[in-house]
Amino acid sequence: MSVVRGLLIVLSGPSGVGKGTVRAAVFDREDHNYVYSVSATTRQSRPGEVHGVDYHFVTHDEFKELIDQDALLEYAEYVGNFYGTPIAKIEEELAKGHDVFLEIEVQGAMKVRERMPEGVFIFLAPPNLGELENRITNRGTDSQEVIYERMQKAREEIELMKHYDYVVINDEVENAVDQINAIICSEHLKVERTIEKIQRDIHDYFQKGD
Ligand SMILES: Nc1nc2c(ncn2[C@@H]2O[C@H](COP(=O)(O)OP(=O)(O)O)[C@@H](O)[C@H]2O)c(=O)[nH]1
Ligand SMILES: Nc1ncnc2c1ncn2[C@@H]1O[C@H](COP(=O)(O)OP(=O)(O)O)[C@@H](O)[C@H]1O
Repeated sequence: MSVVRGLLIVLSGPSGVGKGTVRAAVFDREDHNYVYSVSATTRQSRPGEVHGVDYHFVTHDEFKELIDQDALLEYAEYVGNFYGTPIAKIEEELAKGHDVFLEIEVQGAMKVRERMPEGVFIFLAPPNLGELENRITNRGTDSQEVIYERMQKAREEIELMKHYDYVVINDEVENAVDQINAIICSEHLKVERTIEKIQRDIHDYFQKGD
């Protein structure tokens, strides 16, 4: 029997809302077949980040080469750095039946929607903007100037959340994880029901002809 293609799951949300934290908790749960799409970026690595695991940290020239080779599904500039999604691994993993998680900002997500509208687009929102600022500040990875820029960006991003299929509020990590798992489960059911319906239709059609 052929393998049912995996789901493309796109998770976006403002910097500091908790995308990385929630995604790690989603991946921590047992019995999943999720694969994380590691992006390429020109941003400097933060302490603790691992090349090839968190990001492929590349130079501007290397990033340009990826664009020229058409190796990116999408890319965007975000607060002075480039970020892009390598396409090859995504196709390979979806074909194996694995669900592929993209954690990308909104401009990139909208480009993915144009190219792969079958994706499941989830926006992770903060309970409020004051809490968002606290989270970025407490994470301790960004200067005051970068925090200011990221908060300005958050305003634009939240405006675009209406273009997503689902909005999940990250009040408590466990709640957000439960909601994301429920969304994925229901999207899988939708695909299975569609396949069953087509199979029934084929069956009925040929029975009639007998
Ligand atoms: N368009 C696009 N955005 C990405 C990609 N990888 C990461 N991002 C987004 O770029 C933004 C900045 O990422 P980062 O510097 O790691 O900051 P953080 O999200 O605050 O940890 C976040 O919204 C990421 O989700 C990518 O491949 N494409
Ligand atoms: N639900 C939550 N409640 C409180 N703090 C959170 C929650 N989710 C994430 N955080 C904290 O907020 C900060 C930013 O989270 P992170 O996962 O790095 O965000 P993002 O990947 O969206 O930039 C981290 O210090 C993280 O521990």
